[in-house]
Amino acid sequence: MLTINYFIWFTQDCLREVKFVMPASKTNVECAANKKGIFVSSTGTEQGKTILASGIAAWWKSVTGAAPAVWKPVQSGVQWGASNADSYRLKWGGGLEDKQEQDIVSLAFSAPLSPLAAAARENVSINCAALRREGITRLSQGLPLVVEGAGGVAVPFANTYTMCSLASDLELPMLIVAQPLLGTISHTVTAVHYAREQGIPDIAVVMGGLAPEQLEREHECEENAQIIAEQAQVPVLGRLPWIPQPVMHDPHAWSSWRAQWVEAMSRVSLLCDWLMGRMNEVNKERCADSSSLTSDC
Ligand SMILES: Nc1ncnc2c1ncn2[C@@H]1O[C@H](COP(=O)(O)OP(=O)(O)OP(=O)(O)O)[C@@H](O)[C@H]1O
Ligand SMILES: C[C@H](N)[C@@H](CCCCCC(=O)O)NC(=O)O
Ligand SMILES: [Mg+2]
Repeated sequence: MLTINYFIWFTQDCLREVKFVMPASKTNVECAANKKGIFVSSTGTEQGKTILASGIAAWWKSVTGAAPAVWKPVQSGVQWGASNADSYRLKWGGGLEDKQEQDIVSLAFSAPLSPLAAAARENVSINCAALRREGITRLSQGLPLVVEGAGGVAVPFANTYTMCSLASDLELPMLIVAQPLLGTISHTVTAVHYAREQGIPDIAVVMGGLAPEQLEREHECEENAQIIAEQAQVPVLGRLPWIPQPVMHDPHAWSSWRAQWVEAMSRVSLLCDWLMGRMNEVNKERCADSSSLTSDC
């Protein structure tokens, strides 16, 4: 317990910096050999990243027998332990009951803002070099890593360091959750182009779930998916199931959510195949040049 607490304190202390202090200078970081994982992002906030990231963890555990590692670098706008906190939903949705929320989320800020702005409200700035090092460390632990960003692809941790900067530095494939209905095409095509420009070559899109009252618009979602695939030249892997997560502290309700999610997600076969390829592969070539992992924000 002492070790765990020390680790949490150490991690959080390193990632926070007093405002106006420059981020840590260039340091050589060991490349994470055998790294594998994905970065779950989206076209904006509230698009279903936590649902998907936790659902991927539950699915992976059901398929392989072992949970993956799950990491949300920074969360904002919630309190530890609250049932709407991503740290709580990733823990229980992912079937990571043996983890503490602080093992999953490195930094938490109370303002419901981008990590950059939420940190500034608390007079700190986020040390991106430390964030990157922590990503490398987590990728080196031998488990596939599922990372959830905060908000959409271009949301900043720091002035010149966004969700895509971290995904690119960690050389992770990116899975973008897109809103399924009217308004999604421009946002999604733009997000894919931005992610490519930021140095992420392996990108896929998945359409967010349709709530029961939206199901009659299934065809519209399919058309949007086809148009996005054409316009952005990106694989669109299907549509997520709609399965609301429990809002109470009830392990049985969470276990039931995981079972329903896994059963439904297994039928989204393109998504499962894409994930299997990225979470299983041992990609040593990605480690050829570790210098890109160490540039400053
Ligand atoms: N597939 C789905 N099934 C059921 N509920 C969903 C689904 N997708 C989204 N929701 C609901 O929509 C809301 C937003 O989803 P979620 O919290 O996963 O978004 P997010 O992209 O992780 O947001 P943030 O940027 O805050 O991390 C939640 O209340 C969630 O329960
Ligand atoms: C407060 C939100 N829920 C979210 C941060 C969203 C930032 C969105 C910024 C923007 O696009 O304007 N926090 C989080 O994912 O922990
Ligand atoms: Mg989330």
